[in-house]
Amino acid sequence: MDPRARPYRSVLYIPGSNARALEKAKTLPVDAVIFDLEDAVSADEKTNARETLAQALKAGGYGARMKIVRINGLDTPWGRGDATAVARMGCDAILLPKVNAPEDLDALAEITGDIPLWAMMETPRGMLNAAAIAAHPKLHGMVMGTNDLAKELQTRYRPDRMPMMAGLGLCLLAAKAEGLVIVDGVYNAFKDVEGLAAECAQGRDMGFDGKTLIHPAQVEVANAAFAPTEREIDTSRRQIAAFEEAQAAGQGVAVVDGRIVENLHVVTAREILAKADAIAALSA
Ligand SMILES: CC(C)(COP(=O)(O)OP(=O)(O)OC[C@H]1O[C@@H](n2cnc3c(N)ncnc32)[C@H](O)[C@@H]1OP(=O)(O)O)[C@@H](O)C(=O)NCCC(=O)NCCSC(=O)C[C@H](O)C(=O)O
Ligand SMILES: [Mg+2]
Repeated sequence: MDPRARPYRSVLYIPGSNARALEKAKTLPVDAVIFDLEDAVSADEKTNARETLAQALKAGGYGARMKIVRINGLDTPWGRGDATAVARMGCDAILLPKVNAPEDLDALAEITGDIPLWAMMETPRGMLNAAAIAAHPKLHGMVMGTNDLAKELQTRYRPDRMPMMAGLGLCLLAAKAEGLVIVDGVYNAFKDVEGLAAECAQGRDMGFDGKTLIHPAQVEVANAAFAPTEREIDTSRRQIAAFEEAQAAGQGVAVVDGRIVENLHVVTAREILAKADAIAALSA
């Protein structure tokens, strides 16, 4: 199945150690959850978090939300134990942090078998190897780790994210070339709704499928930003109808709202309508 067939507007991190947040997620309108065993969990809590998460996933209740578990890196004291345990937890995918090269995914797949893999893209080497990482046969999705990337690049925070653009662009190109899902990085100031909305709009314009989030207050903004707008839906319908009419008349081009519509625009229009349908099905 095409990994992009489902929506990924809102992808919420939940610390695997936080039982209350694990429960809360079942009530939130998020498209996907990243159950985190890495950065959101302190070293002292790592082993307990694995057990808390196993219990939560066993109990279920996450409905149609995509269940992704972020493990610790395989070069840490917890990574291999996480991979072995998570492979038995019934999640939908395993997310490996700080992927530098496709061999990192090979090493994980040796432990986890056929479970779909996702990669955190957050190191300079990972950016440079993005195309090779995206081509890994087990990889279904990429998640931008903009905090780690900023740290490694020694950038300053800027609302326009100019220092990030080369990395974001390389990963987007790599993901799109291989038909993978790609989700944008987190917006740290979780009470700043306007700033989040601006960054979501930028990510949507660039072609990201959605945004990773750290707090429930961010969900609504991301869901709105990454869903097709009413206007896009209306235009798509009219483009498809006009193009079909033009074709029936033996023409290869139609005009809608003063713009040409060719077959390639119809492909985009159909994708927009399919995404709107998939979102409607999730909330039904
Ligand atoms: C940032 C937080 C520590 C704030 O938590 P808290 O003080 O509990 O917030 P609130 O009191 O406002 O919470 C209100 C209710 O919402 C629940 N909650 C909070 N956060 C989450 C969440 N992430 N998922 C589900 N539910 C959540 C609270 O439990 C309250 O519930 P209730 O009382 O029942 O109403 C906290 O938000 C937090 O820990 N966020 C996640 C942080 C995290 O995961 N960080 C790691 C991922 S980011 C990263 O690593 C990016 C990447 O690697 C990179 O390099 O960029
Ligand atoms: Mg990170």
